[in-house]
Amino acid sequence: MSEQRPTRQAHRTLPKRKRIALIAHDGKKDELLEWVDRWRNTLGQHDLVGTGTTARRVAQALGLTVEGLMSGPLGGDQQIGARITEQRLDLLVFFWDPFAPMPHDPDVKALLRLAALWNIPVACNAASADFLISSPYLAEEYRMAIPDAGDWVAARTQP
Ligand SMILES: O=C(CO)COP(=O)(O)O
Repeated sequence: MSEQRPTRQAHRTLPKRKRIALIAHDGKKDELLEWVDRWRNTLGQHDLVGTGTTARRVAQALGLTVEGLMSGPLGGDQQIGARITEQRLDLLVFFWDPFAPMPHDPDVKALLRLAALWNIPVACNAASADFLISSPYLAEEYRMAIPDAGDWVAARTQP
């Protein structure tokens, strides 16, 4: 049973204009702001969304439009995870803090699990975010394999 997993026969095409999530733990927010500032023109050509505090700080400091969801500890990480599951998010930039104890660690794990599951490009620090944002795929459509959800349910409901 534990070996059961969905096939990866479905596909999804990421649009040219990406939906990018920005999240940073408190100890990493300044680093994220610096990173966003460096890539401000590029990021301005995409749709940005973030957990509550991160989104507001990016919007206030840099004047970018960022859709603010709930703050992470109040459910924002899970909202981002839901968007991934619904194929409504294309990239995740999440500067999580390896030094901070995470009071809502299960939310963080759940979000990273969904990103891995749905084949979402993820950056967890400035260097990986540099690579991700400078990829030629950023401004192009990108076709990728994703789990076949229909197949998964069908296999589990066979009489
Ligand atoms: O907690 C977070 C990520 O796990 C981030 O939430 P905030 O952006 O509201 O600080």
